[in-house]
Amino acid sequence: MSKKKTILRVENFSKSYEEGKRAVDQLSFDVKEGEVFALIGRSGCGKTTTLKLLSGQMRPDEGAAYVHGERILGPHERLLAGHDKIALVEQDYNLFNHQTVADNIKYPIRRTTKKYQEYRLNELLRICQLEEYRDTRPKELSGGQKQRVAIARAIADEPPILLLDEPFSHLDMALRSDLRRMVKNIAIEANISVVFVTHDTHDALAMSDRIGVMSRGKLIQIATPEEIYKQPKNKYAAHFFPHCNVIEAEELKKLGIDKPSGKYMARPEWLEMIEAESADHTAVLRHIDYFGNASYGEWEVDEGSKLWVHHDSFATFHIGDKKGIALKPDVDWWALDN
Ligand SMILES: Nc1ncnc2c1ncn2[C@@H]1O[C@H](COP(=O)(O)OP(=O)(O)OP(=O)(O)O)[C@@H](O)[C@H]1O
Repeated sequence: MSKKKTILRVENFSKSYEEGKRAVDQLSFDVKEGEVFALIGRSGCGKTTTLKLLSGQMRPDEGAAYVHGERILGPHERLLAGHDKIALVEQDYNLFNHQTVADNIKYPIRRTTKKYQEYRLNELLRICQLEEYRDTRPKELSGGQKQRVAIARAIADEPPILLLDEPFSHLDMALRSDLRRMVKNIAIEANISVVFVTHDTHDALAMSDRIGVMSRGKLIQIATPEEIYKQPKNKYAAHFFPHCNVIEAEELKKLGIDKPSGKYMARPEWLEMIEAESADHTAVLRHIDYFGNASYGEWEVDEGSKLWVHHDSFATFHIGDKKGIALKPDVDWWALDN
């Protein structure tokens, strides 16, 4: 990824809707050609505003963004809001409901030759698995199908950058997985850079090359999915992944682990249950979250801290079970910034 050229550069983007309250606060990051970049953060942290600024629908109060070195103009600087090289798919898809899927997809390339339109349409119907819906109108489609039409239309005239706002939020798990694969393939096959915002960490982990974690308008960490998962910057970033153990050094001391003061994190699979007789600490199972392929148990240790532990699908633990608990060899509690 590092050898690829930067296509999008964002420098100190800031935007306020109200005096003194920045929705986006001095955001800087870059995106490489063909890269999938996720912006994650809690509701209201400024994700959609960032996409609107990037797409040229909104003007930043400060800072600027550049595509291949060319500044993205705000709506006041152009006849039509938006940017030729950037396509935005918003949460409500904005499809033409009275036109067929084919007409929707061909709209951005309507000024090209009929032959090219037909060729590109067929290619997009194939990539987005929409062949059988070519003559269907959007109102007869499911949410996932509409989403695929919106993406096909957005990439019809081959923009180098695709922005997606919460692309899979209305879809069930199986469809999400199909669409994630589709978007990733689009990025690889067509060398399109994808910037998408989500509050779903599974989407971010599964699809992106890098993730930017946003909090209150600021980017607090930009890293690969693996780094964000294993080495989150602080408690906020750590807790994006559920069943996370964050614990103060004083609490760790009670578990026999000596660390300088501060907060520490362990993912549930870094811990393991062992025979109580051979452990210094005993834990009682208080709660189970069952997921089929695995479960997460909340274990109360020595009548004190509660820790989440990953159990594989063959585990047969029951509420009230008493076991020993240990950190797996070769892993360590990760120090978080305060
Ligand atoms: N049109 C607006 N007028 C005033 N304030 C706004 C407007 N749009 C957004 N905001 C505020 O700006 C902040 C950032 O909003 P934004 O929609 O960018 O967040 P978000 O991270 O996309 O949220 P969500 O995940 O809920 O969509 C929020 O505090 C929101 O209330």
